[in-house]
Amino acid sequence: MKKISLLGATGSVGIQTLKVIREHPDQFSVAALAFGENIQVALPIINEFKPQLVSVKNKQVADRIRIQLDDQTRLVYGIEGMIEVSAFPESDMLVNAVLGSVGLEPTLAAIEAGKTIGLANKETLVTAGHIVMKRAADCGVRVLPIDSEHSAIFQSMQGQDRCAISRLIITASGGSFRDKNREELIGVTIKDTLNHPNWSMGAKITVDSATMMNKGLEVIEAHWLFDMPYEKIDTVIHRESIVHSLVEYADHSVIAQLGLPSMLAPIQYALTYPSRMELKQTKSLNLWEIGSLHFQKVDTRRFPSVSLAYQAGKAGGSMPTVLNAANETAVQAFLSEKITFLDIERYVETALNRHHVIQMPDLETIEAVDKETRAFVKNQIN
Ligand SMILES: NC(=O)C1=CN([C@@H]2O[C@H](COP(=O)(O)OP(=O)(O)OC[C@H]3O[C@@H](n4cnc5c(N)ncnc54)[C@H](OP(=O)(O)O)[C@@H]3O)[C@@H](O)[C@H]2O)C=CC1
Ligand SMILES: CC(=O)[C@@H](O)[C@H](O)COP(=O)(O)O
Ligand SMILES: [Mn+2]
Repeated sequence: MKKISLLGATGSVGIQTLKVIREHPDQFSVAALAFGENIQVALPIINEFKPQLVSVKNKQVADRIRIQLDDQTRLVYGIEGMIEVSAFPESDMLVNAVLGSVGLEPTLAAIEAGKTIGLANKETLVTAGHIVMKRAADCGVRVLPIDSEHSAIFQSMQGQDRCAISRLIITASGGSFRDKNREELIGVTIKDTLNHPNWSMGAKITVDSATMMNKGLEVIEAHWLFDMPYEKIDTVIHRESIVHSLVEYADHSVIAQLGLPSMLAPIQYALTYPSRMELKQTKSLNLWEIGSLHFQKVDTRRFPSVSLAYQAGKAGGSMPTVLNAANETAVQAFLSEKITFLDIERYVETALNRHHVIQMPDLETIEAVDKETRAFVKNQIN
């Protein structure tokens, strides 16, 4: 029985993680979980999985939910609460499916407590990949990818000579507006932006898919997870989201992982690694039903966010922290109807242009840069 701590239990990845756990009650249980504010979704989850520890976003949410929990469930809140969930002594593994760079400190706490990490929360690696991966290596802790592309790459590396990898190729659906030119992006609505062609996900990542900042973040995520230079990471638009990513080797052989678009498989692979288990909730991939698969070069003039991410990644140091913090702030402002869709990348670019990179930033510096960037972008928006 593997006992799991789950951050972001009420979100898209969190709920799908619970589906996997529910399918294998003899293999997995939820020892501790954290969510933000969505009490309505959280209560049935708590009643079903009976975690010993629950963390919520803040004291206000804690005060609202306390009366509805039984004596067996300890309630904590805030970042300290998430850290307690992550390092919960009874847990064997942390699944980090919280949204945003708020996931950084809990990830570090889990690493220091020796927990295996299943990581969906890509913002953590973009913000401070050098710190997370070094601490994980120092503590002998595995960081297992849950993001579908990174799981595909990880699966395509199993049993292979890692030194012979010549390129990682990350696939991208192109997002909600992939068939629109830049002119046609003027005035697009939130509703249209959230209409992803292939995946049903949380709002923030769906906006990131539409700007293709998601792919930019994933390039940086791959750089840290697989210790790969940016020159050896490519992206390709693949409309069907069937080929989840590919690894090219020195002999130009390419190994890929395929499947119908579902997060259940990468989540389960992280939970069961290195074994595989049956997953009844997913369907077989019958390629004759798909018919054809399409691949297209990414036009970085159409999707400037991809270039911004490569530039920030290559500049290194504190620059990816700025990229992520500016993007999180701008996407939130877009979802709150304060800025337009096309403004998102403008605010990110402005924040990157004014920042003087700090090389090898420590955690304190990262947190200061993150905070300062958010304040700058908010100020610009207001
Ligand atoms: N959705 C997907 O298919 C994929 C997602 N990812 C990554 O996984 C992560 C989660 O994405 P997704 O599930 O879509 O996001 P959602 O918006 O659906 O869920 C976010 C979760 O985080 C919780 N949360 C947000 N802020 C806080 C906070 N301050 N304190 C505690 N909990 C908080 C939310 O709680 P509440 O709602 O209760 O407030 C919710 O449970 C992201 O990093 C994303 O990039 C990666 C690959 C695929
Ligand atoms: C499911 C998943 O991993 C998402 O990150 C997905 O890749 C988003 O789709 P895009 O390819 O449109 O960014
Ligand atoms: Mn992805």
